[in-house]
Amino acid sequence: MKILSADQTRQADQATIQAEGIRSEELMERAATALSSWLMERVEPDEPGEIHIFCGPGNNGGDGLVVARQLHEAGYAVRVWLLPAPKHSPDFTLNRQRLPEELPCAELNPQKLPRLLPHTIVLDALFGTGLRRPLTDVAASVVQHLNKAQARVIAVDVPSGLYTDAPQPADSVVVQARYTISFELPKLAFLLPQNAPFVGQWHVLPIGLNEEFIHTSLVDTYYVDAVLLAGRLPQRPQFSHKGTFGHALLLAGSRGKLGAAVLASRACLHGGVGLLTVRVPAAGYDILQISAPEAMALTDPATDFVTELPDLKPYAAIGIGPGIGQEAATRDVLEQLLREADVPLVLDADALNLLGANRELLDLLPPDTLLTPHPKEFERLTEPARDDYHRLELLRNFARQRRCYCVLKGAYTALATPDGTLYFNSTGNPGMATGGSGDVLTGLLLALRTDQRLSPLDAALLGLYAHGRAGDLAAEETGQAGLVAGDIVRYIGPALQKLTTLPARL
Ligand SMILES: NC(=O)C1=CN([C@@H]2O[C@H](COP(=O)(O)OP(=O)(O)OC[C@H]3O[C@@H](n4cnc5c(N)ncnc54)[C@H](OP(=O)(O)O)[C@@H]3O)[C@@H](O)[C@H]2O)[C@H](O)CC1
Ligand SMILES: [K+]
Repeated sequence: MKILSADQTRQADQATIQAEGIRSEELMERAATALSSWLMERVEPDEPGEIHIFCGPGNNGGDGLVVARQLHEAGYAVRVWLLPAPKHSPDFTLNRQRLPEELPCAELNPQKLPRLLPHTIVLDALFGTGLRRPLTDVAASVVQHLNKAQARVIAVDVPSGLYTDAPQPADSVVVQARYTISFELPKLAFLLPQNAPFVGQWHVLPIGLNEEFIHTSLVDTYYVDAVLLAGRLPQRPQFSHKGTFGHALLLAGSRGKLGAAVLASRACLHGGVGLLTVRVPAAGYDILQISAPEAMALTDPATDFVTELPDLKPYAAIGIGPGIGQEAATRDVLEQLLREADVPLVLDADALNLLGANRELLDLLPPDTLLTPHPKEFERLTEPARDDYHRLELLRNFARQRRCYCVLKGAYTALATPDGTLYFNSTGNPGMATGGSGDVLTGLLLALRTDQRLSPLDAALLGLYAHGRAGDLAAEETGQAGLVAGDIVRYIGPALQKLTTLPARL
């Protein structure tokens, strides 16, 4: 899915109205109907208490008014509160007139705001994508009142007070919604950790915005779902052999961290690599041979950490980092690898920390190298970020400047490409915030980078998505708390299988 800016969202609205020859109020009716249905599927009409709908002066408020009318007609007890405002949008005014007389509706009085019990359902339709400045005066008081009441707040389109695609001044007043129900496409703001307290759980309801407009809109940010990945993972040819999918080299592990080498190796094998050789310190020989018998162990002369780079000729791609430590000799191995490798590289964990501590090595990064830092590791490669938007800017700049693919791991893991495009992954769950999860990702990405049929972009997108999907499938079995990295490995196969393109029907 594309992520549109607030401006593009407004244009999509207009394009839909024009292309379908409908009036804007009809599109509003469509959006509100989708939201009313969502609500009616979750709330019974006889649930005690009224549903309080807070409406602002624009079309977000208009959506709220239509939902109020529709819920009322369906037998729900509804009460509407209007924010005092100097002007209203035409569709707000029209739908204000369409409210049935018996439906309670009053203007909010800042001196006497409505009493809301903790479980009251509140629809926040104060402001949506038309917000232009931080909330002040009555609007700010109302939002603070809603937040204090601990009501069950459902935000219409966007939590009021939140900018959809830009940072806002610190201490801005923003609705803390339990759910945010948005239209057609997700908003950038939903994907950033700093906005989680406002957005809550978000859902996007399709409202039939003009596909042609969305298709031709130029964006530099995407939300990666199964549709975006369709056709990117080809089926294995009938006459394939282990050479078809390439031979990977993984440099990983040091004393006390050989588990990282094992997890990355097993993930690489389950990721479909043809052959895997793992460079581990001598202390890792038995561990690796027993835990990942399908891999070949190529032990380093040193016992506890990797000190020598093996001959690189046999390998189609090389991964380095999981548990490898930051010894000076290992740093030299990394430098030599960056100088000599002419195949795709995947860099993770201590390889990134070594880069951060020896920034001169960054100049050696071969083009299209894939790096997989978490925010702390990324900060070591760049600089501390002021906020999540700034971090994304640093990420885009880093990928552009270094001509690399850089992942930023998190709840919606982001991938930046050498042309500065951002892709947010949609799979995964909080259970995956567990030791070794990153090592599994590295192994899987290495397998996909070894597969010569895949472009660097497709390998990265497929790897991130399948890793999250494997975590989701594993969590169905283990629960999120019980999930360990090894469980993710077991589900890599099923996750990839789902992504594999089916052959065209005759
Ligand atoms: N795009 C879609 O798919 C659809 C969206 N719909 C809904 O429409 C809103 C966007 O509606 P819009 O009227 O553009 O904007 P808002 O309702 O968010 O607010 C605009 C009014 O609010 C005033 N404003 C803006 N910022 C503030 C503020 N900080 N304090 C007070 N007032 C503010 C603004 O006044 P200006 O002076 O700035 O002009 C406007 O009066 C979208 O979110 C959806 O909910 C459609 O219904 C259907 C499809
Ligand atoms: K809202």
